[in-house]
Amino acid sequence: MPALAHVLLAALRDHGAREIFGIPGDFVLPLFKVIEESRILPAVTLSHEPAVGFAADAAARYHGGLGVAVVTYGAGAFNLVNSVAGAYAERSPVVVIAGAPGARERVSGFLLHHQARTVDTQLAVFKEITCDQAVLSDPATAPAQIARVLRSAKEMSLPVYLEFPRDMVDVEAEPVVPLPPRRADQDALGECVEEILGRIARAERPVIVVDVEIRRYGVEDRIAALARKLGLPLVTTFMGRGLLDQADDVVAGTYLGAAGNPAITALVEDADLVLMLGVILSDTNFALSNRAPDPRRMILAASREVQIGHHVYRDMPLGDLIDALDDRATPRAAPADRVRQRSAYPRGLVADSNPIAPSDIATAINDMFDRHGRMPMTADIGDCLFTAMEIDNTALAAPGYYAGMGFGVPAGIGVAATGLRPLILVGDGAFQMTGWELGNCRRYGLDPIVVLFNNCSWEMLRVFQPESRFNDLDDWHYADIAKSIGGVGERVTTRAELVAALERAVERRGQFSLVEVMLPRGKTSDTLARFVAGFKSARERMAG
Ligand SMILES: Cc1ncc(Cc2c([C@H](C)O)sc(CCOP(=O)(O)OP(=O)(O)O)c2C)c(N)n1
Ligand SMILES: [Mg+2]
Repeated sequence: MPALAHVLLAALRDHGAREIFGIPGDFVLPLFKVIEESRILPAVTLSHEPAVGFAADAAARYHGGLGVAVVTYGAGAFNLVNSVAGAYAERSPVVVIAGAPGARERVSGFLLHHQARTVDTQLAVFKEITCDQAVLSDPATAPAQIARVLRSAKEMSLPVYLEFPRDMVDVEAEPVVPLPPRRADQDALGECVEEILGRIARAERPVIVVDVEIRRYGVEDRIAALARKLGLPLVTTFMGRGLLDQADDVVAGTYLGAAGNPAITALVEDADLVLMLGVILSDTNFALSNRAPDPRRMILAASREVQIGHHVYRDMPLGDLIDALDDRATPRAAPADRVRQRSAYPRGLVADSNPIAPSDIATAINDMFDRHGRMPMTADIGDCLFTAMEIDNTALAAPGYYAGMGFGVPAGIGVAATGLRPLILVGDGAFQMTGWELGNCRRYGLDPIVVLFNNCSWEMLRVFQPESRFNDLDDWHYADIAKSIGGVGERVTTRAELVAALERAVERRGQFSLVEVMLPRGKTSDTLARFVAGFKSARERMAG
């Protein structure tokens, strides 16, 4: 019989993991030895556990499998909490594998190093931010526990937690037998589909709104085909930006409420039926709606449930629902007056000696994509994410709902580890948190392109509270630092320099490229300016 560590690694691979991100410690040294020597999954070690979580999260978002984060007990695992919380909020299936004391240590009578309150405090904390957990302390039950927990991660598209006591690594165990996926009840599915198609047939201005779950469950192509068949316009949410990036004929744009393209906003807010597929009903997606979500005109298929009006169908996997809708839907032409809009994205930046504004970065990137092809993107929180709304609809992983800083660069490293070459958008404040992880690129031959919005400011906070001087950050000259951590940095202050530096970055391979864009404090992207105006008027309406 194989050792439990091999059983676990093989099960992770068989359930869709493609790589492991982690930082070892004495409670997981034996496991890391097996990871490195078995080569069942490639492993990427980073410098700080928050980055491990962000990288595993983003890798899962891009390859559609499971993200895996392996950390030591206590100090390592607690460092991981925020990025796993963000993965939970944004429905990303990260498998946390945390080391733990062995059986004899637990009853040694000593307080153990890395222990917080009790030996089980770590498990208690992760119960709050994962959908399933197991402690692998018994080789007889461990394979079944692993099968159950990994199926939960895939079915719920949420993080899970496996605690691996360090005395269990070499214990023999049976291989994991994957559990069959739980499908929808066919009668319930039929009834649900008939009700949805009936609502669509009676609607005069139906619209589809999609969000991140359609990628998590791998149904983007099937939804594009359904939208074409039903002749329905389709928009993404703010968080869902970059979805259906291969279906330009289907996606009208991104719904941003009062801050968005008025024609796209009207598509959603004037609709008499809003079919929401995989949507997270969050404030960042809908806070600027001029019209609150109304159950009477809304169908919400998310989290394995379908809510129609005020009733709910449970245990309804999104993939089953989409397949059944496609099977039973009869083709209908898009009404002439609702010929699909297509958002226009700014192009043709004049490469002159003018200073750079955030929206110029979007224009320069659109031009670069036209010349060299679109790149997968990651973005951090800050004006860089709002600027990303002005970049053509390319694949994007960003904390658009959880809104935790520090995601952008480690997420880009995670995406690069899957074999893609990402474009990373990050502000100076967020870069100060996790940007240094770029120093790990050389070891793994990764060469992402990083566009750093350096306004020497926590600008997103300044737009809401301009009087506070704590928003003034110092200028760290990030481009100068790039060389010492294995990359090439260029600091640009004019639009001509920006265009040239991006060209050099695209051509440069084998090293990360950091384009540090100097921006004035107080100047934001057009999209963020509209968001702030929308939030302020919404706040005045509520106060009034
Ligand atoms: C981990 C973490 N800490 C704090 C915040 C609050 C916060 C923002 C959100 C509102 O919560 S936006 C922002 C400033 C971002 O600065 P920078 O990266 O330079 O981007 P920009 O200058 O474009 O704003 C902070 C501190 C956060 N979202 N996440
Ligand atoms: Mg900033």
